[in-house]
Amino acid sequence: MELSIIGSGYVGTTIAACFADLGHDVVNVDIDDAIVDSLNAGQAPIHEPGLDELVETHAGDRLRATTDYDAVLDTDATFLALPTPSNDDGSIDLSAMKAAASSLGETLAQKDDAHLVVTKSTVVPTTTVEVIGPRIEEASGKTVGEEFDIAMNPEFLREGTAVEDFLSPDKIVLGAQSERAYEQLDEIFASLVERAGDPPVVKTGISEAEMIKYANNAFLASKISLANDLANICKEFGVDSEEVLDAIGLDARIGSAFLGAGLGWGGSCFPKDTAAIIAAARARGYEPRLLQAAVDVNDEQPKRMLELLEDRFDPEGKRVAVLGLSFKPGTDDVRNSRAILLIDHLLDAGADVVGYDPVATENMRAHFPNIDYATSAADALVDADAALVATDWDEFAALDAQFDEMRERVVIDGRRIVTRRDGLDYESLV
Ligand SMILES: NC(=O)c1ccc[n+]([C@@H]2O[C@H](COP(=O)([O-])OP(=O)(O)OC[C@H]3O[C@@H](n4cnc5c(N)ncnc54)[C@H](O)[C@@H]3O)[C@@H](O)[C@H]2O)c1
Ligand SMILES: O=c1ccn([C@@H]2O[C@H](COP(=O)(O)OP(=O)(O)O[C@H]3O[C@H](CO)[C@@H](O)[C@H](O)[C@H]3O)[C@@H](O)[C@H]2O)c(=O)[nH]1
Repeated sequence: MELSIIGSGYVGTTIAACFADLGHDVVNVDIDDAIVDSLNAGQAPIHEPGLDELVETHAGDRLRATTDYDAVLDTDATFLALPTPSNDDGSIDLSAMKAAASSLGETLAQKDDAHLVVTKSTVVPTTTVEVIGPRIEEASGKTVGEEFDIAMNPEFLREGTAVEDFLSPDKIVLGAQSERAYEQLDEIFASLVERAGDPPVVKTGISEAEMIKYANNAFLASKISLANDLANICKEFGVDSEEVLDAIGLDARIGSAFLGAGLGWGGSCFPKDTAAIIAAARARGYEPRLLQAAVDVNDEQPKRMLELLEDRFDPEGKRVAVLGLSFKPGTDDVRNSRAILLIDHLLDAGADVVGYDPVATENMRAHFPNIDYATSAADALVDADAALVATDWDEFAALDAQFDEMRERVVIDGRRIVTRRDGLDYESLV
């Protein structure tokens, strides 16, 4: 089929390249010239394993990019993969979605055939029906359910494994309100369902699809926070939290995934999505106490880590290495990285900070242009008084003699990744 994807960031680029690989003709529409040029030159604009190869293979053939919304006119369906960040109060900021819906509507005014518009972005329940659909109607002069249909297809991919997650999903959720829309979605997803070995396809309403996405993320974020709460209790008793969490993960009802205790969850999704659904629930008069507690536990973990450092010394004038800048291994994304909170606090305390990350240095430089950046973990440790390990990159597990180059050998491990050894003042956060 002919597909258009509006927004070409982590999700838009990944799904465009994957849909092209699955046999569709895909055009990405983005307002960012640099992203469009990069895609048309056959280069992925973001770092994701396997994405470069897909973009290189399909660019100029089944995959192209443009800043011109008119490209939508040659397609059967449009996915909206726009950012849905937080307002200051945590509620969802729909400005990019609204702008794109209006531009899409103006374009669709020129289309004679029916069209399907699918919300891919994470949006609070009722957004597609009450905000997106009406905007497109207003700008196009057309009517939902007649000249065009709306649908919602939440995305569950993780950064760092985006291509693999999209191509091998645990489930595909299709929210629609007409048979015609379900039929078109079936056609779009048929090649993925076949390649992925028949994963469950959940057909549901549009608002249910929107809520499934929040429920999924809220559950996973809360699971990590519960693991952190339990690990903090373990620490009070001198009990090894890893052994405890590994053991409870063996219970099939609990499962071992997302029990990794430590510095907590960051990234572009869990923080904003928990905040958005909490704000949306409050706006309807419900206080989500458990979810708020999960957020509170998460906010405390970086503070606990800094306390462990300050138990050793006042950071003022000390050189502190922050190892790992991305919000998790396998990505260059630093959005809501725990490292940002650590660095902010260290700078406020008057420390001299050196950061290191295998791929995220340039993105972190945009936040902190004035700290030092090392080109290797070994370099970051030279003459450092302390090292704070913020991300569980595999290479940190192999660090050993490199610690000997530190001035004071204080290592606070936020991810239980460094191998304990003699000669270090090592403490794990959990
Ligand atoms: N990043 C993830 O791992 C992930 C996973 C699942 C769902 N999501 C959800 O998907 C959505 C997109 O997330 P993302 O991480 O890909 O965002 P992103 O910020 O990486 O990319 C968004 C893109 O949209 C473009 N854009 C902004 N306004 C536009 C407009 N009016 N017209 C055309 N393009 C425009 C931007 O230039 C950018 O390239 C969000 O709702 C997010 O919550 C993200
Ligand atoms: O056991 C764990 C697992 C993860 N994390 C942290 O949790 C955050 C999120 O990790 P992960 O979920 O792997 O990455 P994301 O790319 O943010 O993916 C989440 O957010 C996406 C956007 O909504 C969803 O599509 C995915 O399903 C959901 O896993 C990171 O800071 C991790 O370090 C832990 O602390 N412990």
